[in-house]
Amino acid sequence: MAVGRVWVAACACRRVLRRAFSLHKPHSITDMENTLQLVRNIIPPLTTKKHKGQDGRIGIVGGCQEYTGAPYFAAISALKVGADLSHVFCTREAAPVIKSYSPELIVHPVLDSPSAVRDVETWLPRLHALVVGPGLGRDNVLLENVKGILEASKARDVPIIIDADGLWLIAQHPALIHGYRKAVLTPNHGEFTRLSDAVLRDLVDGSDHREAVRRLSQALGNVTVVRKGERDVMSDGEHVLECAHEGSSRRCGGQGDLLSGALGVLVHWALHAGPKKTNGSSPLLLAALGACSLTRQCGHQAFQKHGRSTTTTDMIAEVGPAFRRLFET
Ligand SMILES: NC(=O)C1=CN([C@@H]2O[C@H](COP(=O)(O)OP(=O)(O)OC[C@H]3O[C@@H](n4cnc5c(N)ncnc54)[C@H](O)[C@@H]3O)[C@@H](O)[C@H]2O)[C@@H](O)CC1
Ligand SMILES: Nc1ncnc2c1ncn2[C@@H]1O[C@H](COP(=O)(O)OP(=O)(O)OP(=O)(O)O)[C@@H](O)[C@H]1O
Ligand SMILES: [Mg+2]
Repeated sequence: MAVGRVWVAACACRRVLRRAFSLHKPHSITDMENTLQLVRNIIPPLTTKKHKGQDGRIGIVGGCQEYTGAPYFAAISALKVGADLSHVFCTREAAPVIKSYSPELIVHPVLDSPSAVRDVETWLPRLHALVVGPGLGRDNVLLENVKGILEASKARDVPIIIDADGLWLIAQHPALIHGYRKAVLTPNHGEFTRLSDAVLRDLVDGSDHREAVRRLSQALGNVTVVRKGERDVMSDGEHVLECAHEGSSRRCGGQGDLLSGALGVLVHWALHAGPKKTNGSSPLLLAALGACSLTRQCGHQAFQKHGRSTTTTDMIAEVGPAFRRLFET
């Protein structure tokens, strides 16, 4: 009986997923199912043989006077997806606020310190991925420090996810990330337009999202770009994936922060899994597809329970069940 239920759930889920994902060039349904199977392949098994930290030590760079929610959402989402430790590097003022939201986060009040770059650099050897930008704000002192943190992270080959105000910085200084193949940018509509205006010389047909995303990725030296929206479109400049998995019609703030935190973990898992598990596909694209589908599934489940009052906190409560439904059935 239980086996039958599981089987039905798995089949239903596969049907949903078949509808929800498409590749740039015409590919068969089998290809799409294979792509999703690759996302499932990168998820590390839960065993008794591991030590704390092995499944992910993720850093979030963000959190300032105005914004404390965004880095919290990203950091707690990383933990809920399956990371073992989540660090937040924020300003001195923001730290006690973020700490008070959750005892599960490790919070470093360093981002506005004159020694910010050195302080974060000390932790870099212990981090598997860095998410830069949620709730960072646009203060010049902080942005200067983040420039140094990006350079130090690249020098150590740390995967970097750039979101929100981190993308504001990249639009001013695209060279900071140009050609770094372990970077993923996650712009929303406004952020995508700003980046395109900054780095593309020729106008792109705005209605062709796939081509626009591919072109932006190419112009940035093939960094992976994930354009969030009604459909999420992602590209490494060569391949284009699209995720239209059913989400919700609520557009409350913080959903992109959930996505960036989840992506931090999935990028680590995908890179760690190696080419055999990813079958030669881009690990960053697979991680992006996983994070987009998960965020949308969280929105869908939360909306079923809370309707119009759904907020990002309700979505975060759905990370566990959504993950199981998408990737473990
Ligand atoms: N609770 C919190 O602390 C939150 C803080 N946030 C932070 O707020 C800061 C600014 O982020 P924003 O996303 O507001 O960036 P922007 O300040 O660049 O957004 C500019 C404007 O674009 C608009 N916009 C966004 N998506 C659009 C779309 N699809 N079509 C048309 N207009 C659109 C927004 O409504 C906003 O008015 C970042 O640091 C971000 O991380 C957000 O992450 C939301 C939650
Ligand atoms: N019109 C839409 N319909 C369905 N899902 C959407 C729509 N717009 C965005 N999403 C989904 O919401 C999630 C967050 O995208 P969004 O564009 O809200 O990011 P954001 O503006 O950066 O969020 P944040 O408020 O955290 O900064 C993504 O998973 C995306 O797929
Ligand atoms: Mg955002």
